[in-house]
Amino acid sequence: MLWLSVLGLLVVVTALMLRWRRPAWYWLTFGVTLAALRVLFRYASVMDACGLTVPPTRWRLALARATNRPVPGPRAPRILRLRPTRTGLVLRLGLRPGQDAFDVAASCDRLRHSFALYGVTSRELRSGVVEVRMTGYDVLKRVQMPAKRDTRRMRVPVALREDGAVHYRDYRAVPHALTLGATESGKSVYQRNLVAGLASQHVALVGIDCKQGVELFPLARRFSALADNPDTAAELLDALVAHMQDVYRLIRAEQRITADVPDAEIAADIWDLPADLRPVPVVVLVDEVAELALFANREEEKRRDRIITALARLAQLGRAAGIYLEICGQRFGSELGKGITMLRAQLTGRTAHRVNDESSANMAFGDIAPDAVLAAIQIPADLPGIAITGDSTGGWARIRAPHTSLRQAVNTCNRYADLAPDLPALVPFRPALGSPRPIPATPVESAPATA
Ligand SMILES: Nc1ncnc2c1ncn2[C@@H]1O[C@H](COP(=O)(O)OP(=O)(O)OP(=O)(O)O)[C@@H](O)[C@H]1O
Repeated sequence: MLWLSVLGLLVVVTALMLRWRRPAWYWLTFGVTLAALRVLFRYASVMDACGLTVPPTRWRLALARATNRPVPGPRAPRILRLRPTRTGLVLRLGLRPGQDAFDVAASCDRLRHSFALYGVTSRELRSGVVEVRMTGYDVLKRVQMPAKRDTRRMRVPVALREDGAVHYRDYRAVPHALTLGATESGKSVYQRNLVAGLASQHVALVGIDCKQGVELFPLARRFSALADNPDTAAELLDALVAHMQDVYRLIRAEQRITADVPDAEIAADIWDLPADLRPVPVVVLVDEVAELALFANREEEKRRDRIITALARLAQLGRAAGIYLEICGQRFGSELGKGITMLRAQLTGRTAHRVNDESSANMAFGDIAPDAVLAAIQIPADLPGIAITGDSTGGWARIRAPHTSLRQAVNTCNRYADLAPDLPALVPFRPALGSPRPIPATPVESAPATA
């Protein structure tokens, strides 16, 4: 008996310790079973308390009266499925006549604390069927991406959503994206995850990093072209526009051939071309975009206009040619001059890390998902990497990328270095891969000053 009590105590202490220190392990060992039982046992009363029930139908009442049975109570949505996941539970509900998905969405917060879970979100799968995703703990506190992920071409699992689902950057669905955030908010780590995710795919990576290349140049082995200053960036972007025109010519030539073949597929973009003809897709990563838009004299102003025009052309026409833009910066608004708002309108994938003010959040979401503006300005400063992501459908989610160090990203890029394709138009911008500079014998701070 004593042994049993000691064992019971040990289990309780272990569970409490895990819950405190390792919530993900707690969930997998104890949490998932306890939460599933709690949801099933409390389901009817919680739904009733949350106003998610409908009165019994007239024929049920009549049947109860006719057969002298007790009067049936209010009816909650039917549980179609309860599925445990790595981070929570997924409940699929069949709505009763008179209920709608909005009622469930409006009750998410009440469901969350009634079932004692960390977070609850819902979405309508089809008419009358709602999926309620519940998380057992704060999955964004320490992001662990699931080992099993959907790795389709041009679709990168880049972060985790707060409902435990993987957030993908899907270039074919949303070709161009803008990532904003104050300094130290986590933009570079997010971009690193993208590069590491794309590194193993058949894709050309092109980088423009006007922070003297400190973010992207260490990853140079996997890049097909890089620029670390606005002058080179202007030339590189012109070369990309020329590449885009070549791809359009190729599509046009293929269309001429297939037009005369009855029932043949007519190519409208590179993905419709036969695999042996298809040009490699290109992802253009621009870090600190404001550096490309600022100018101090007339010469720089001309260069700036050239850069913004090339970016706008790539954003407008690049998708069909398989050129995708990934633009990153602290702010991206009209104060950066003409052409910026037009360019921003083309960048429909939006992600905002912590921002300093409401106007920066508005730059990210004001025109596509106004609800997300408030969420973006509420990101706490002590959680770098937390971001709000939205797209032109108006939907948004809180996400966080896993903490990938520069070392890990460099290792990934080096591993896949031989996958970096050579695009003829971009050869002059191929990064030179010299041997690493030897470490100076005298530390820089203590080196004697030279006259
Ligand atoms: N997803 C994350 N999880 C945990 N820590 C993160 C995450 N993203 C960023 N950090 C931490 O936050 C700090 C700032 O990150 P990062 O360099 O990506 O910010 P940034 O927005 O690019 O800043 P800057 O604009 O100054 O370059 C880093 O120390 C990094 O370790």
